[in-house]
Amino acid sequence: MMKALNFCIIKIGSNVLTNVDGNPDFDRMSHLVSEIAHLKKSGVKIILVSSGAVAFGRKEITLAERINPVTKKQIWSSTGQIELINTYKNLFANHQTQVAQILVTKEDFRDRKHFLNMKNCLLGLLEQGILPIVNENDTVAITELMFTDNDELASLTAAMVDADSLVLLTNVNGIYTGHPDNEDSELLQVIQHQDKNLGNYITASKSSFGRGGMLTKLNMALKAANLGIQVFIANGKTENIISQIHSGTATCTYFQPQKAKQSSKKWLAHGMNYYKGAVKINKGARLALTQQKISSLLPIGIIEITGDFEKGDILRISDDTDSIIGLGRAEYSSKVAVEKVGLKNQKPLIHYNYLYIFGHE
Ligand SMILES: Nc1ncnc2c1ncn2[C@@H]1O[C@H](COP(=O)(O)OP(=O)(O)O)[C@@H](O)[C@H]1O
Ligand SMILES: N[C@@H](CCC(=O)OP(=O)(O)O)C(=O)O
Repeated sequence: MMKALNFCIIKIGSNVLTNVDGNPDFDRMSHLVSEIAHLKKSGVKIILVSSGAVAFGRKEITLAERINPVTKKQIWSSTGQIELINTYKNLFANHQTQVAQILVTKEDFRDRKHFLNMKNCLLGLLEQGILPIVNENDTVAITELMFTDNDELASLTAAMVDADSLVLLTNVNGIYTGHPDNEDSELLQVIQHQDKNLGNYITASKSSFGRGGMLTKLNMALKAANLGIQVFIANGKTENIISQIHSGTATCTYFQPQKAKQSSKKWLAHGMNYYKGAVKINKGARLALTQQKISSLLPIGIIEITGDFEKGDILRISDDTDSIIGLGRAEYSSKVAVEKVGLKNQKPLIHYNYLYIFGHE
């Protein structure tokens, strides 16, 4: 059942930080800051993932309708992020808490070096007692470089640093059996991993700044819970919501975690959108990788290699019928790998410790 928070990622959605008129809700922000600072002082390790840059920028700068939406987002996020982080800095300073700003793109999770640099930075900040505040770098994260939304970023960050808890704060109490405004809708309080078709409850509506909506929250929560991370979707507008979550008394949707996965596999589990290269394997290799006994992927079982990758990058694995069967981490670069395709007595391209076969997690 629910455990107290120990190492957690807290994600705050734009709609929590704004009023219904779209203007920043500084009182709410100040309340949440005080709760987070208090929790941190009690010894809980916290990384904050905060949206709000676009919302903060939009209230300062009015842009003509005709301006392209991407340019608008770039202008509002780049100006708004300054105000967002400054507000956090000042509010946390009232609680003698120092903050750091980390702006990331999807590429930072795709590239093993970026990934490790980011992880080291976050862990280094935590060790110094500094609170990292993460947001997407909206100025350069356009279309294919974009996360679905900050719920995805928060879930990826939780897996990256091996957090035990993920808290997604939004403007409703959690996931309901229908639209929350509908009187017949009921709050789903506990979600077990085997619960299927939950997505059917969710309507496409989202807040005026929200990007992925409740469906991404659900998918990201299920993914994190599958990796062994407990997840709470809760209402950031509720007084003392964070301490209620910590003490197990919050009204929210709780996702029961599965057995924790090895941390290298956590990184891979999120890799479907982040792979750098692809390997096609033959029938024999497929059999070896999908049986109960663990095996590494050797070049002799490889039919084809595509993409340009370095040692440490994520590879997608498919079989001879083009079915995607899993993901793995490259032990050497594509340049070296293509020369070894089909050869005997070669070092594995993917070591079993860094192999993630779907359905065998
Ligand atoms: N079944 C559902 N349960 C809860 N919320 C839902 C459901 N279906 C749609 N929603 C909508 O999802 C919204 C939250 O998503 P979003 O606006 O993206 O949040 P955030 O900005 O916090 O990331 C809620 O305000 C609610 O209107
Ligand atoms: N990076 C954007 C937020 C994008 C986003 O995911 O928003 P939300 O759905 O409100 O968490 C910003 O700071 O405005």
